[in-house]
Amino acid sequence: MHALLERLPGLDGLEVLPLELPDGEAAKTADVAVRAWEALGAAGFTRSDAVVTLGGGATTDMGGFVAATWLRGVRVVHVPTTVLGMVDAAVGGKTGMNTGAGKNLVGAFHEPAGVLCDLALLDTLPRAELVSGLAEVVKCGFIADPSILDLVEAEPAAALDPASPVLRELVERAVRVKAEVVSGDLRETGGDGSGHPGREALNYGHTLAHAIERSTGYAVRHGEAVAIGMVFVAELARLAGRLDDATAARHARTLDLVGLPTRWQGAPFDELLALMRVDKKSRGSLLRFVVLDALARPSILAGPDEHLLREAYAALAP
Ligand SMILES: NC(=O)c1ccc[n+]([C@@H]2O[C@H](COP(=O)([O-])OP(=O)(O)OC[C@H]3O[C@@H](n4cnc5c(N)ncnc54)[C@H](O)[C@@H]3O)[C@@H](O)[C@H]2O)c1
Ligand SMILES: O=C(O)C(=O)C[C@@H](O)[C@H](O)[C@H](O)COP(=O)(O)O
Ligand SMILES: [Zn+2]
Repeated sequence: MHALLERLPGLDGLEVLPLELPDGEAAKTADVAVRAWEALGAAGFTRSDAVVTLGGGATTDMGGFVAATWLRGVRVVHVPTTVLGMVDAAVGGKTGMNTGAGKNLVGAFHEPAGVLCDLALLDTLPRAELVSGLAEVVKCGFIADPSILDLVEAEPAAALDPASPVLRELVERAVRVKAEVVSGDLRETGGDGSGHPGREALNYGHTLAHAIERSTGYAVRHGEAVAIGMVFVAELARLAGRLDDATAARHARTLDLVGLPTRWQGAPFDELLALMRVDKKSRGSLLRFVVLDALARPSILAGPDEHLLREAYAALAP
């Protein structure tokens, strides 16, 4: 990775301070943030310097958080090396880390000065990580751009091939969805009164997903958990009379095509319910879910009956 960092355009003649983070979610802890701050302090890192992150979403989240907090904010440029990082984590300025209570509970909004997306970096990415990243792409299809779903359904193998124009188009379309949603509601303060939930729409499937990740000690990849979470919330919306049967069923069908998990019964529902209560969309004891009223029409379902939640969870059984 160091060699790659030194080859980045524009770094010639600049002093580079390499800082390695632990792999995956292990990067997103308070201890790692402290270590990074101490390293910046020792190197005399000032406001004319910039953080460059090089890695997947865990790296861009933590690197972005360190940049957001060091000297109350220095510039950050993200160079994502996973599909998930390219289409989601590096874009839009959410940064953060986990605590004992749950996923991403500490963080800051800190827009990157730039994002450099080079699909050639995906050549070494393990297939399971490519698959995981596609969950956020499919999410963008359901909440905003259904042509993403058509593309994935027509050519699922090409959707997983970094050399294919299909994956390139999917990445471009997903980034466009994210950038458009974020530019309307950078700090997730809410929709524009039209019923669209604003930035919260990007959290589609994430309420259960984050609970699953936490309950397994992050053994389930983020994208895998989001896939399960989307199937759950589609069924919840169907049971609540908000979403038609065909669109609800399309979730598992499309996600299955690219090898994402759509079934789950890994933890008792009561444990997941407790974990879902710390979700950032909650207001007091009121649980709030992003649901679809129709394809590409996201909205909020607040305080659904617990029996609906249990029924939707039971429907995930293998
Ligand atoms: N800030 C946001 O808006 C946002 C959005 C979505 C997800 N996220 C966060 O992103 C994280 C998930 O990101 P991820 O899926 O990229 O996981 P990750 O960062 O854990 O990377 C997955 C694995 O791929 C390896 N890897 C990365 N690039 C590689 C490459 N080019 N070749 C070979 N191996 C490579 C990593 O070392 C790691 O083992 C989660 O913590 C999630 O919460 C944040
Ligand atoms: O950018 C957003 O907003 C998102 O919700 C994108 C999600 O895919 C991403 O996983 C995000 O980190 C989740 O945010 P959180 O606020 O629920 O921690
Ligand atoms: Zn996500």
